[in-house]
Order: sequence, then structure tokens, then C-alpha cells
Amino acid sequence: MSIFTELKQRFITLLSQPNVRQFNCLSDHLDWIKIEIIVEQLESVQDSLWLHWLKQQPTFPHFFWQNRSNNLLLAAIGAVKTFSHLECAEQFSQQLGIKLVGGLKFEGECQFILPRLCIEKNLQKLTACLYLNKQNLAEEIQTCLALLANIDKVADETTAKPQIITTNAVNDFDVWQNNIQQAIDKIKQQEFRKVVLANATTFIFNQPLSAYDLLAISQRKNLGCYHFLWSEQPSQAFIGSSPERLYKREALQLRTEALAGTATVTSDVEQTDRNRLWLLSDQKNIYENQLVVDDICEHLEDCVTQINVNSAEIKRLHNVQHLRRKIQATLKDQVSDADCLTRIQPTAAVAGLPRLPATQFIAKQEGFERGWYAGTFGYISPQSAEFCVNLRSAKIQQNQITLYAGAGIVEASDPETEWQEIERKALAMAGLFVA
Ligand SMILES: C=C(O[C@@H]1C=C(C(=O)O)C=C[C@H]1O)C(=O)O
Ligand SMILES: [Mg+2]
Repeated sequence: MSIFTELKQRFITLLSQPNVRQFNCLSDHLDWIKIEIIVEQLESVQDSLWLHWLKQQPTFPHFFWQNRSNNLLLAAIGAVKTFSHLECAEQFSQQLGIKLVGGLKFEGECQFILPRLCIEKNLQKLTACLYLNKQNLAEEIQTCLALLANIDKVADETTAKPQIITTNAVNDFDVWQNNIQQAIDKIKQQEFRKVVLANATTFIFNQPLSAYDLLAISQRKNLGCYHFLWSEQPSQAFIGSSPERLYKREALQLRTEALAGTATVTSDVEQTDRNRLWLLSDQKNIYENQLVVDDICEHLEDCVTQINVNSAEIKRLHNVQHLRRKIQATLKDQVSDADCLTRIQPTAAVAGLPRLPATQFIAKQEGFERGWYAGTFGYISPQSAEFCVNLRSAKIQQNQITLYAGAGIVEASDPETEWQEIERKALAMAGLFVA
């Protein structure tokens, strides 16, 4: 029996119990019921299973998130409550002692949900939770039964190979070069020290694309990355495979990082290793990274009791390698995830330093709205939280895909080199469909 058939049968049995109202209440005075199923030893399945399951679920939104150390995977369908204010989401999660999933767009818009059904996999342990509102319980049970009717269905990975018809970038090289020159002028005038400029490239295909299939391919190719998918309606989704952690919190322990500074990775092993050594000692890249360290430390300063920055190491990916400095801190009591998120996001790795003039420059010059790109996805809960930075990502709408990639611009930046850098970063997604 598949895990989904097992969950379906067990949930239907639990929902049919006459005392469902009492024994699963999250708390006497609250409106919500949680029905939980735990499977301690899930047999090994491929990570793509959860995406192929989502692909077949008619209940939206869909949320998928897998951390880069691959010991936590979340797959959720439906929303019984949505939050557009971080503090409200935080308060709700605290009160009920539950996880909420979602994130923040680059421009700051907040979107968290309490899913109808949330499946969580920690290594071999699986926890599935169904949430119902106590107020109109009879109706809620019917809605859940309708959702459960379909949860044993899993899609096949398509063999279809959509063909590219046209490609169009928001900024061509001339516009890019001009934007970088303007950024460098502003840096010289001391309006800011760094700004991260991005491009958006749209590919139109001869047939619709499956966000689920693309992300499943990416899971196998972009190793050591967070993988995420957010879809509010059929045929539209935002996906990505990002190397960058925004932060991970366990109780008061916070882990974050400065990931910035880039060199090429190719199939030439020796050249790639020379690039690694060059990156570790290149002043422009070290400076680019240092500004991210400064930004994070400054923003966390008054809400931590200690903070420690590790020395630089290399985070190696399929097409690029980055300089990374890990940062550990202990939060003061009472510091919330709402605090952490608003302080850390968007870091100087995706916005710039100082944050305000950099984001204003981006909004004015870049030529498109970033939305979920360079935003963050993850979860909050009273015990822990984890978020990634939504890089190496794409927006899919029917037969169109828009890829996003950016690069940190500092005074020593060269437009040509930065252009090559964003082209290589875009390969994390483009490499999945451009032969
Ligand atoms: C902005 C992006 O990446 C960021 C910029 C980097 C750089 O400029 O060296 C490196 C890693 C990321 O923090 C992106 O991938 O779009
Ligand atoms: Mg760079």
C-alpha cells in the first residue's frame, strides 16, 4: 500500500469518529482541530514523489519546501487560514503551537498559511496533519473527505519535451551595462556601497510546462540546495533550487550566513579548482561578501547576546561556486521570527548596503518586479524556523517560464564579468530545459 493510500484510509477513519470534536482539539478555547498521523519508519521513497503527488492534487495552494541538508521536507495543500501580517502569523503559530508555511516577497509582502493538509518528512519519520475549524465542523469534515478522496493519486513524470519558441530578457547587455555604470557612480558618490542587480529572462514554449516535473529534475541536479514550489492556482507556480540559507533557528540558536562572491564551475576539474583558489583570495569578491557579513551583523546587533562569524569557505554548485561565511548567534529572550525575518531579509546578498537606498535603486532601474525572486520561503513554529533565500528561481505560467538571476555590484565591478556571472547562475534553472 502506498503511503498516500495509508494516509487516506487512516484520516477517513479518524474523521468518522463521533468524538472528533473533543480529542483532537489544539486547545480548549481555540477554534482549531488538528488530526495528526505519524509514521515512524517510512520506507525509502524518491524526493520527487512528493512533487508528483502535488501535481495530481486539485486543492490549492500548493507549497513544497525541502531544506538543503535534506532532513526536512514539507508538502502542503489547501489553506484554512492565510496571514498577510507577519506578527499575526507569529502570534497564531505561538498560540496553537504549530507550523505555518510561507514567506516574504522581495518587496516585503507577507504570505503565510495554515495548510489544510501538511505532510512533513524528517528523515524517515512522516507526520501528516489535517486542520479543521471547529465552528462549522460538519462542513469542514465534508471538505476534508472530498480532499482525501484524491490524495492517493500520484502523477507520472512526463516524457514531453517542450520546445522553446522565443526568448526575451528584460535587460539586454546595453541596458545592463548602463545600469551598472549608474550603480558604480552612486557608489562613488557614497549613496550606497553595494547593490544587487538582476535580470529576468522569459522563454516561451510550444506547450505548457510542468513546474512539478522541472523541480523534480532540479532536485536530482542541483544538489545541496533548498528546493521550493509555491502555486496558488493551476498552471502558475514559482519554483527554485537555492544554495542560500536566510536563517535557521532552534530555540534561541540562530544560524545564518553571508553567501556572496562567485566563480565558475565547469566540467574542467583543474580549471574549477583554480577558480576556487582565485575566489578565496580575490579582493573584489571578498569585499562583496564582507558587506553581507556587515549587513547581517548590524541588523542583528541589538537582539543577540553573542554572534560569531566563521572564516570563508566555498559552497560548490553545479555551475558556480560561492564564497560563504557561516554566522552563528544566540538570540535574546523574546526575539521572535517576525523580528528575525524583518531584520535579516533582504540581506546585502540580494539587495545591497545600506538596504534602503539599494532597494530604491533596484526598484527604479531593474525594469521588473521581483516578487518571490530574492524573497524567502520556509516555516515558523515556536520551537524552530528555517528560511531560504529564493534564488536560482523561476516563475511558470502556462507555456512561459521567467528565470531570475542577479549579481552584487560594488565599485570594482565590471559589466561584462557580472553579465557572465548572472548567465551562469541562470543555468541552475535554464540547464533543466536548454539542451
Ligand atoms: C542574487 C543572486 O545571487 C547572490 C549573489 C551572489 C554574487 O553576486 O556573487 C552570490 C550568491 C547570492 O547571494 C542570484 O542568484 O540571483
Ligand atoms: Mg558576485
